[in-house]
Amino acid sequence: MAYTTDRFVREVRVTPILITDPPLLNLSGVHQPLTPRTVVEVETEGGHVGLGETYGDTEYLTAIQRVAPRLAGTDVSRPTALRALIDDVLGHDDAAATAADVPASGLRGKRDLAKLKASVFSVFEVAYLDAWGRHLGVPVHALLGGRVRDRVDYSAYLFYKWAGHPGAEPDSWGAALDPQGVVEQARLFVERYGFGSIKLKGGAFEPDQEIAAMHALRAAFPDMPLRLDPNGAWSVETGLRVARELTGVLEYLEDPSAGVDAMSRIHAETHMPLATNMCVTGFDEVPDAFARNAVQVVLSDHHYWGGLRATLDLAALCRTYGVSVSMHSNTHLGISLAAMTHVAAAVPNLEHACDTHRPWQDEDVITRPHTFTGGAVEVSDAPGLGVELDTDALADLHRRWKDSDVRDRDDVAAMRAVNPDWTAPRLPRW
Ligand SMILES: O=C([O-])[C@@H](O)[C@@H](O)[C@H](O)[C@@H](O)C(=O)[O-]
Ligand SMILES: [Mg+2]
Repeated sequence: MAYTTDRFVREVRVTPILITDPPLLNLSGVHQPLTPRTVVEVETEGGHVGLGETYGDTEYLTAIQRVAPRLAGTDVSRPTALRALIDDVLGHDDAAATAADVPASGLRGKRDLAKLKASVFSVFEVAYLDAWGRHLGVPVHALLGGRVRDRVDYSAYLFYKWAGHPGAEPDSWGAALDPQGVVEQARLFVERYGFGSIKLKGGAFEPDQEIAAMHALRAAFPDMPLRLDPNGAWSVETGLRVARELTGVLEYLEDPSAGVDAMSRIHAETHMPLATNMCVTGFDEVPDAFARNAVQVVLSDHHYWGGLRATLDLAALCRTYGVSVSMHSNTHLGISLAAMTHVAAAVPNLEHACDTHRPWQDEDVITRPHTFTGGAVEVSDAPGLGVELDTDALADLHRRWKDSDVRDRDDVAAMRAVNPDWTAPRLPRW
């Protein structure tokens, strides 16, 4: 093939945005009315633009903005080469802490420089693969080895929630503050999107209330796989009790307690399958957790595991050790959903419906937002990610970012606006 500079990066645009978010409750507090995301555009000399989307919090945005100017002249067909460049810009002290262990925002396990770099790499890797796929006229999943399924199943992701943000009109979901409200929300999810699995974000109420909610869901949806995720809110004793009470009700329990010791004890004593996006969130945490059988389902997430190819590596590792793999989600829009769907389509051993927050978002930055039919998103065979940027929407959401002083997700502060005494709960909370 003739040497060509078409694939070389001409310009990178990094755009912070604020998107609306409903009042979803979790262990830390409540989602804010506005939450940050970052959109990356990588334009090649050949005129193709690759897209990426990730966290918008200051820590991520600043790191992405530092790396972006260094990308001019790099080749979008060689995203792996970016790792060295990112090390150069952000430093080599991988173990250096970047934030408190389980921060208010995210609930995604330990934070160090290696993990921040994995996130920075990920957003650019997605944009490079999108641009490269557009050049070649092939979908991103083809660059990952090809799709093994035509549709990716997602699960309904229920949250306890208020009817609306304080002082604002109720949203179209209404309140869910007890088992009946949770069941009503599940019915809306199934009606609107056809989901065939259900996850409830727990850790917001006393364990007995959340156990009752799971029993109510089981009664209302006798055949659906169910999950509960309190983000490590419980002591081992509480985790053991909940696991026993929900045996036969849940397909898995997600992060009942924090840490490998607690998780391995709960599994050993109850045999309840345990999933995690907190105690195994990077490759360095895999050996100990697998050796001690602390997790039976790893929830991958390309945004922090280090991109789409790293997600495939993780899936291969899980396969080797007989551990299941599925997918974690944080608040996100359609560029992220496209990337999640392409990689999920290429993971042979994806054994559970993936998480997605997408139904909670009323806005998007792509021209044709995805639809869920029968709870699934169809895998696109269009070049790249198969989504087009809505430049007007991006400009509007960026203007909102400029006009606001919200720069980070802070569920604790959002709860404090209602309950001035609220502080981030210490684990275990119950
Ligand atoms: O959006 C939330 O409130 C979730 O709690 C999120 O931050 C978690 O990272 C996540 O969804 C989880 O599965 O733990
Ligand atoms: Mg979780």
